[in-house]
Amino acid sequence: MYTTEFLDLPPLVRAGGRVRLPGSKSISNRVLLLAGLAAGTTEVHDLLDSDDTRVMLDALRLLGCDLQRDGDVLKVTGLGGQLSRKEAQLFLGNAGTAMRPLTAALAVLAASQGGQFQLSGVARMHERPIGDLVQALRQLGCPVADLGQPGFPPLQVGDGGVHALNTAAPIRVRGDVSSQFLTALLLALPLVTAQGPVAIEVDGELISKPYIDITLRLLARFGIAVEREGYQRFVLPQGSAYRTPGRIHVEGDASSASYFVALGAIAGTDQPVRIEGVGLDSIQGDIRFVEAAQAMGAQVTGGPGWLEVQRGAWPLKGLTLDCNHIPDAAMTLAVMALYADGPTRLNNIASWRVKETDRIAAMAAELRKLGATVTEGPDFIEVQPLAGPWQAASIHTYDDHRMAMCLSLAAFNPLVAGEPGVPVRILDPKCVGKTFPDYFETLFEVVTPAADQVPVLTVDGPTASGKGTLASELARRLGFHLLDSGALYRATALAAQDAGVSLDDEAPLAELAGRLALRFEGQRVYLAGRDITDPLRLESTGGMASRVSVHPAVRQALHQLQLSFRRAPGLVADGRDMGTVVFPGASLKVFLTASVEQRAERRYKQLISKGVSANLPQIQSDLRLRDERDANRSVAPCRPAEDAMLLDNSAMSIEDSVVQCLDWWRQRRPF
Ligand SMILES: Nc1ncnc2c1ncn2[C@@H]1O[C@H](COP(=O)(O)OP(=O)(O)OP(=O)(O)O)[C@@H](O)[C@H]1O
Ligand SMILES: Nc1ccn([C@H]2C[C@H](O)[C@@H](COP(=O)(O)O)O2)c(=O)n1
Repeated sequence: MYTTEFLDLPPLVRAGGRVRLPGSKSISNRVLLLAGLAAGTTEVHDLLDSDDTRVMLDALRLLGCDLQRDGDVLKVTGLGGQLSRKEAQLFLGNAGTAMRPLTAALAVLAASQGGQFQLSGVARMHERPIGDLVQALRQLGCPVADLGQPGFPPLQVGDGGVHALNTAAPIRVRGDVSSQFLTALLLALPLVTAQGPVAIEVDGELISKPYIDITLRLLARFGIAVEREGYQRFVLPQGSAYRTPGRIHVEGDASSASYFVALGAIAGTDQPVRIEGVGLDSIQGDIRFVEAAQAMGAQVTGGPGWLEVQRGAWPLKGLTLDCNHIPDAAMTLAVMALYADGPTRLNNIASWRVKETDRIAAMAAELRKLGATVTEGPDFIEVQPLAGPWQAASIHTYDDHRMAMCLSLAAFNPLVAGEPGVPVRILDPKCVGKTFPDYFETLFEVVTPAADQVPVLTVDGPTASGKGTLASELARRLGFHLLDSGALYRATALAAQDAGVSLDDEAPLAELAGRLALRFEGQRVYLAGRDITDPLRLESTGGMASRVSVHPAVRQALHQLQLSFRRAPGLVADGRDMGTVVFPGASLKVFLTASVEQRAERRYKQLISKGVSANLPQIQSDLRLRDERDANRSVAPCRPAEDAMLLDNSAMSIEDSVVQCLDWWRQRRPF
């Protein structure tokens, strides 16, 4: 997951390949709660691992459920409907799928068995309504106290005493604000059916009905057969008891699939975008996003557990759609609308206003930043296709995973505006951790950036100036890939040593360099399967690399390999000729220097701290020799590019150098 302050997406032109989706959030949290309430052990396969499931797991653990990981399987041993702890404080982040059902289940358990629980979340959770559910629970006779603003979390359920519950009369709940209130009651009320059946009646038009279908199906898997009259009246039969199905599989998230369906529809593809984990047989309502995407022009085929998408009509076709049945996935249509031939109007989406953020307002604001004309109303949004040039925009994500994932699709703008397109900056990309922590990594695996549009930042300079330290920190903060080009010359020198090739023998050295079997795995480096991490960093290896690197044929042989490191979202490259030869078009070139005394001192300390014996005067003279050779060789000498920023860090801390370079970087970006 990218935990950077922002993530810059280069303009993208094509997509194709295979994507494996993480588990569905809605199914995961329902299954966890049901397994936690049931007796016995449930093996949960392919559970989503994300912020929202983590808070549910933490809550179940606090309540006394036993949770054991066994590879990809989670084994949940439930409470069997009996509280094992009578008091707990639960923090539920911004997970509506945890807050609402846990409120209902704990209210019912606390009232009938004596208990007291506090449920809270992040600030936004305390702005998301829960009053209709609270009212329904109070009708039943459950004590529920507002700990903040009435009608919103935080709440306290139960007061420690045992209360007789009024299960004879139907429980009335509003259905037109969030279907999660009804889901919460359906999941909780089997706990109080000992004396007779319990009925729930819905006031107003129920929204997001497909989510109720998921709830009913999962209840059935756990042995609860709900009787119902349409979506107005539901009856939990007398003596309902959760029975673990033993083993349950969580299918891929259909809402998450929408980004890749859209990707296939928008991007020109050599091969389709294949989505695995969810298919046309999905039990999730958001699978019907496929129909909306088809109506806009996508070509979609699919089967059980898979979908394949390619571009059909282009530009996409604008449409007007009632989105009540696909409230989450419908957000993706709002971004697809930018690529359409006419306006797109999404109706009946009032629930967007009470989600992770006010999604109607947020979507309108961010699409406008890209240059779109957007009209919004209490329960609709209308987006005009972009007429003028796209604007490079810094997208605010409002701590809303779907805002980040949807708006990433705006990076395909070269397809509309002609070459070369503009980048899109996603602020706080880690918000995708709510449902799809590896979303951006997955996206980068299947997209192709526009030619020469992946940004590069180069850091060149003499030995021990701190290039490697600076470059790796810059890469970390920007979420970019890192090329330590010196390591390639060092590895060539080690390969030559292994093969008994002289460091002066250009042709066989170039031959070795051209077929280096190098593998980088985190901090470790392997050459032909051998771990060379430690020998690679030896001073003697640096000296050999310096000799190897004077040969033009060796440099040529390593050129293509260095270029291959330039992958989305960007690259920080450190070496001697990154800005002058390998990436002459880099957006920012830094030439880092420090006095030879400082550099020798730093290298000395570096070696001593690693337990390697070192001699300061010797290091200084070796550095001078290396500087001399690297700066005066005939090809690609170590010199600043004409447009490089010079940074003498002799008297600067590492952090000061990083801040200075990030400042220069920001000035070069179009945001
Ligand atoms: N600005 C700085 N102030 C103090 N120490 C620094 C600074 N920058 C780097 N160092 C230290 O100097 C040592 C050498 O840095 P580093 O290995 O990054 O240099 P380099 O230029 O990549 O070297 P080489 O060319 O040999 O690969 C490290 O121990 C690092 O922590
Ligand atoms: N782009 C590069 C990178 C490195 N070299 C040579 C010259 C250096 O002395 C040697 C080792 O580099 P280091 O790991 O110390 O950065 O490799 C080069 O010529 N061009």
